Amino acid sequence: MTLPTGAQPPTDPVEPRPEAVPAGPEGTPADGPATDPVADATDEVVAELEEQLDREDDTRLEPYQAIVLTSFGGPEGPEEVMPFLRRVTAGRGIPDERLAEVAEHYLHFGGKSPINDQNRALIDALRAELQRREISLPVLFGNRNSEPFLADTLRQAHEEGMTRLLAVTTSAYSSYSSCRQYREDIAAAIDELAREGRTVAVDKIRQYWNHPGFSRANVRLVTEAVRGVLESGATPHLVFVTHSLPIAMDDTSGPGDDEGNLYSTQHLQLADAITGEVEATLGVSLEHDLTYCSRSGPPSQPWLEPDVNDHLRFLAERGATSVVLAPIGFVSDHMEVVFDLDTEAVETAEELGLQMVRVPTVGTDAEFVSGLVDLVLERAAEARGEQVVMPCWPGNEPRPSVCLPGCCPNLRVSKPAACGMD
Ligand SMILES: CC1=C(CCC(=O)O)c2cc3nc(cc4[nH]c(cc5[nH]c(cc1n2)c(C)c5CCC(=O)O)c(CCC(=O)O)c4C)C(CCC(=O)O)=C3C
Ligand SMILES: [Fe+2]
Repeated sequence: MTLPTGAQPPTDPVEPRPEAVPAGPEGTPADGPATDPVADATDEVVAELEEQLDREDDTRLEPYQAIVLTSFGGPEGPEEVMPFLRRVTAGRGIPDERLAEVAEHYLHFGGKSPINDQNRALIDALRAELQRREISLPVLFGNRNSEPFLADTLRQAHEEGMTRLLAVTTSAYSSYSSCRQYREDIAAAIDELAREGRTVAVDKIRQYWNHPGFSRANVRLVTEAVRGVLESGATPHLVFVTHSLPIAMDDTSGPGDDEGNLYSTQHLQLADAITGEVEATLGVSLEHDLTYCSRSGPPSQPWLEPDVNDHLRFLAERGATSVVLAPIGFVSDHMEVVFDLDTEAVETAEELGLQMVRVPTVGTDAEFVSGLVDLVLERAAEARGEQVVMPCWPGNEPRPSVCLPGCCPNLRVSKPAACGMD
């Protein structure tokens, strides 16, 4: 079924066979046999043909032949911890003590990061959402720092005849770490394949901190957490939390077209907007702040502050008794969330006698997953040269899906980056 662009999803052209009549109200048995082997076999053939038609003629995701969920990666056993950490920190001046400390965090969980399982669950959810919309497109998995490595995934795709793919990254905001570094690693994987004589192109969806699928899902999750605390009789302080960055890196977040500091600004805007929505919905007034976790690097280097633990201490000193901790900087409960927040920050709160509720990350939330599929459709339409509507909340400034020259640079080294104008 060939679709004109922008058309509604295809409707089922085959009349559904009436279901077996259910038992009547008096418990009378249904008419006829519950299953009909001939009709069942026909259904199967029809379903198969339809699937084939979809595969061949669905144009909504053209020009892409697959989606690649592109993520950070993490170790899945104790023997993988150090090789993973060395890969992540190669040439970045992270002190040895910090590496040993982070290795401890992983070993505390048996050497297994939760991130890959969470991404496999996200892939399943994306596949289900694509299927619900009758779109058949493979969803592949490629990591930057652990198996399955992005280059291996792209090589496999190329062997299956694919040459143009769309990356969905597990990172919502703008900065070197959360955007350009993904683009550099995509470029390195493309280059590795090029040296084998394989040509593969990869585009990326826009950074989605202000796509409603992400931002509104966070509004709902924070609202429900605050509602629960209010019902218990307390008025919580709202503490938003994200990954810290060197201040120098925040300074260069997004200056291809902006003034910089886009990383911290995006988080502040979203934290303010979510708080406003929660207040309006629940009819309360809430104090809120943005805090940071997972600082690394040498102590001499300034990073974004306040640290979440320091801020909890500050709030307790000022008489706060209840906190809702909202990790809006993360898309799933990976190591930073289960260790830095659910272990360390929870310990801090306990020491201080603070009641603390941690808001879930978006994870495989249906609204988030559906938003990612909308972003994929949006990017495909854009790649076909169509005029696209780019939904946004808060504000009305979508990040460009093709990054502008000089966007989010690394001040130390400059490497080729994919999915951008430079
Ligand atoms: C902004 C940001 C995100 C969010 C966006 C995104 O999701 O991408 C993120 C995610 C993640 N970071 C992760 C792990 C690590 N990050 C490190 C180091 C660093 N991260 C940084 C920033 C970010 N990181 C920075 C500025 C550094 C300093 C060194 C450098 O400039 O690179 C180090 C080295 C040791 C240390 O210094 O802590 C590790 C092991 C994992 C995997 C978790 C798991 O296994 O579940 C994930 C999802
Ligand atoms: Fe990190």
